Amino acid sequence: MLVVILMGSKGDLDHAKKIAHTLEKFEVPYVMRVASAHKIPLKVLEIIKEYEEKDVVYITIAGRSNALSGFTDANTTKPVIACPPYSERFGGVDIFSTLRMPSGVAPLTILEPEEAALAAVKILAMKYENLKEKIKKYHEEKRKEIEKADEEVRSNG
Ligand SMILES: Nc1cncn1[C@@H]1O[C@H](COP(=O)(O)O)[C@@H](O)[C@H]1O
Repeated sequence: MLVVILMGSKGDLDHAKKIAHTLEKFEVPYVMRVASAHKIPLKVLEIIKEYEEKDVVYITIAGRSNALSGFTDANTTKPVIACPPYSERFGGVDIFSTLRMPSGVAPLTILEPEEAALAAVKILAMKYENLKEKIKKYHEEKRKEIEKADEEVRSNG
């Protein structure tokens, strides 16, 4: 199994690292790659070919005009999760290039890096049973965080 974190520019690396951090918590192997669908599309195709025989989930990161997620999805049988970097410029309109896709093109969109990684782990857990226990543990930790917050807020009230 492998998660391919594919980013459009090295400038997306900080966002990619947040995804990688969560994958590390689940001990899911990942690789980070850079290729722009606008500027070097043949390289994107080469990268896809490299992983086609593996159990791969792609997480694509492209800012501004996101062609990468749709382009990747249209050229692989593997699931693609689009996780574009945050941008408030121009009223946040960049996001629409991730949300609107042509017919027959279906990358999923998850905006937060931690949750994009979690979704990839869940997809892989369909085949890799050991990940199920890790997901349950993760959920339990989240519940405990809320219980702790409730205790703290209540005692301070
Ligand atoms: N959409 C796109 C196509 N090629 C690069 N990008 C994205 O545009 C932003 C700026 O890229 P660059 O560093 O190449 O100017 C980055 O978020 C990158 O993913």
